[in-house]
Parts: sequence; C-alpha cells; structure tokens
Amino acid sequence: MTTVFVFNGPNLNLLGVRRPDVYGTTVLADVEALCRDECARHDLELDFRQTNHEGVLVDWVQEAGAAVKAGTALGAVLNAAAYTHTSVALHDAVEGAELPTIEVHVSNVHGRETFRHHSYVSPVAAGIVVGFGVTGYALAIDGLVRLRRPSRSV
Ligand SMILES: O=C(O)[C@]1(O)C[C@H](CCCOc2ccccc2)[C@@H](O)[C@H](O)C1
Repeated sequence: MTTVFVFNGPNLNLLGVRRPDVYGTTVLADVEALCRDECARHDLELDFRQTNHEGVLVDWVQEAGAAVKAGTALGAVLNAAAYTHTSVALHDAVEGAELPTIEVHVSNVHGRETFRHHSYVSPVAAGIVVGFGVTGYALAIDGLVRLRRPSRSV
C-alpha cells in the first residue's frame, strides 16, 4: 500500500480550539479523519503528524523523501504553519529530499498580515492549496494524486 504523508507545523494542535474566526471549528483529529477518508478514496494509506518543532519537520521531510525514493510513498501534504514564513531549513529539506509536496494553508494567507504573504515552501512545492479551510487538506491529497498518478485520476 502506498502512503501519503500529511505534516502539520506549530500551533495546529490548537486548530478548532482557538481562533475559530480564522481557522474554523474543526479540530486536528477530525482533519486527520477527513484526510484518511480522502486517502481511502484513492486506495492510499495516511501518515498524519503534527509537531511544534522545526527540526522535527525537517526530519520528517527527509524521511518522506526517502520513502518516495523507495517507492512506498506518493509524497506529502505540508502545512508548515508559521515556519512557512521563516524557515529556510524547511525549504532546503523539501528541495534536498526531492519530496513531491503540496503546501496547504487553512486560511487565505494572502488576505492576512503581510508577513504571511511570503512562503519559503512555495518555491519548492509541486502545488499550493490556500484558503479553503480544512477542506484544503482533501483538495491537496487529491491534487497530489492527480500530479503523481495522472492515469488513475478520476
Ligand atoms: O492558515 C494556515 O493553515 C496557517 O498555516 C496556520 C498557521 C497557524 C497555525 C495555527 O495556529 C493557531 C494559533 C492559535 C490558535 C489556533 C491556531 C499560520 O501561522 C499560517 O500563517 C497560516
């Protein structure tokens, strides 16, 4: 069975609990459930993780890249959260791992504070889903499949 990784960055453990005005009311456990349903639609396994630590995300990106090279994974959906806007290390990790990555953000970062308008991930992402709420995770998984399995996309 082929895996899709979904990596979540800092403070996303608070999703649905704080700032529902910006991020909605769906908690991360329910985001994992909707990702699992979308993966099942494509006969894929889900590996869903969250961390508040930048270096852990770097380690996971490297791990996922190795899994893709080994043929056991399709790629990753990455919501790096605030590290999106600050982390050269994550940029370098995604680039170095050659990890097919869909960047996702729950909110429309381009309609928010200017410091959220730049992403270090976007230049090395295969695609970007922004502003669709938590539905963006399912859209990102579907997009990854369409990019990586064009003949099997419906
Ligand atoms: O919109 C997104 O998905 C973001 O990646 C969420 C990040 C924030 C993660 C959630 O942080 C929370 C903080 C307090 C309460 C609830 C969530 C934010 O820093 C990005 O600019 C956009």
